[in-house]
Amino acid sequence: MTEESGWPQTDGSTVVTSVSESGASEDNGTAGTAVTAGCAGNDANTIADEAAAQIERLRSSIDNIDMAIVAMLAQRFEVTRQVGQWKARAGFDAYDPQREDAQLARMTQLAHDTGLDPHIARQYLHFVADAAKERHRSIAREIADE
Ligand SMILES: C=C(O[C@@H]1C=C(C(=O)O)C=C[C@H]1O)C(=O)O
Repeated sequence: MTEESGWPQTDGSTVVTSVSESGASEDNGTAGTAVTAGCAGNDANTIADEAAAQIERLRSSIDNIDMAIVAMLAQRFEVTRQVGQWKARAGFDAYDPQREDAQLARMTQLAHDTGLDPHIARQYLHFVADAAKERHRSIAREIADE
């Protein structure tokens, strides 16, 4: 049996981020072994078919995760755009090192807690914060030109 889990949405739907086999997968394994017993060629085919099916299933999970990440990134850049407008109006610098230090510490901890390589979490933060600051500077130039 296949079990899906993911992120609940406000409309009651779920963004499926993980699909796992339960119980039935052991049955499938047994059936597969029985059918291909004693024939290396068939074994190879069965493994290739199983691998192709599993990869397709996992890739659909990857596609859902990527779509959720991109949708959330769009929201993040909308919020940082608003921060940029306020900074530009007030004449604040785009770069806030204290804020970024606090974010880095929180993301590094989260990475440890969730089993993600902390280097990836830090790369992510640098990437989005650098892009946000670039946009802040361009907003500041636009406001200065008005
Ligand atoms: C968005 C801001 O501006 C910059 C970008 C940040 C970010 O993308 O998280 C964090 C700090 C600032 O260097 C902010 O100050 O909140």
